[in-house]
Amino acid sequence: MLSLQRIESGYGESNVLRGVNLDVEPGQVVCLMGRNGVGKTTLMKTLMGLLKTRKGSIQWKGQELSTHDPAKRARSGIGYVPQGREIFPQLTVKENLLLGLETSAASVKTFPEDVLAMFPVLATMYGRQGGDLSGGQQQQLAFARALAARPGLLLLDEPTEGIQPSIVEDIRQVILQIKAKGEISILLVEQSIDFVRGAADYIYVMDKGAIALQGTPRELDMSQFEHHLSV
Ligand SMILES: Nc1ncnc2c1ncn2[C@@H]1O[C@H](COP(=O)(O)OP(=O)(O)OP(=O)(O)O)[C@@H](O)[C@H]1O
Repeated sequence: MLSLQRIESGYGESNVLRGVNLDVEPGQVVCLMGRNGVGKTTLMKTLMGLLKTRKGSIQWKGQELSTHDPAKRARSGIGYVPQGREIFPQLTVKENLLLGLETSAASVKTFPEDVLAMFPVLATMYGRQGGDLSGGQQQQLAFARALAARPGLLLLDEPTEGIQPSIVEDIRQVILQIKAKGEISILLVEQSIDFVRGAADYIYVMDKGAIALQGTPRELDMSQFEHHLSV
């Protein structure tokens, strides 16, 4: 349903991605791993259209996406939770969540009560400004806002990075709940081998802008896996 073929992209003169091939099937959790600086965020941004695809193709539900702008990609059902806490600090939790509906694929404009139920802490802080939330809570808000748009595919770029352990666990539980429902595919950048081995249907390991290793958690050779992840 998502298929990347020979993707190249980068910044200025330099190419970061050097021919990335990657697939995400319906309902799958696909994890993207790799050391710092190998191009994982660059791949997410290229997928979302924040960086230009220089070569290659991005097929999503049979449509070529690589020439579409980010808003059009969002409307076609791709949700993106970037690295960091990109919420609107001056807006309330409620207003931030409602903004998620603006990018929703079609006529789904009902308030996402079920999404709020997945993040109980947000319900208790509904009228507070986004900027008053802790870093981990802001990350949950960004996640909830993306879910509010009812995406078919969710791109999560290290959603647990730099967050207190209890919230890391909450976020991981939400990922597992989504997987159990099977309605939304997830492409997840994640560093924890233990979590990935438990949650992923399929794993891609990047090195120097290309996929160096791929397979199901059972198929992957652990020594090779660790070789590509060790600093
Ligand atoms: N805005 C930018 N301008 C120029 N080069 C950049 C920019 N952002 C990233 N890069 C470079 O692109 C390469 C890939 O970076 P990218 O952020 O995609 O890696 P990553 O695998 O996501 O790493 P991390 O885990 O540290 O986020 C790095 O060499 C980085 O220095």
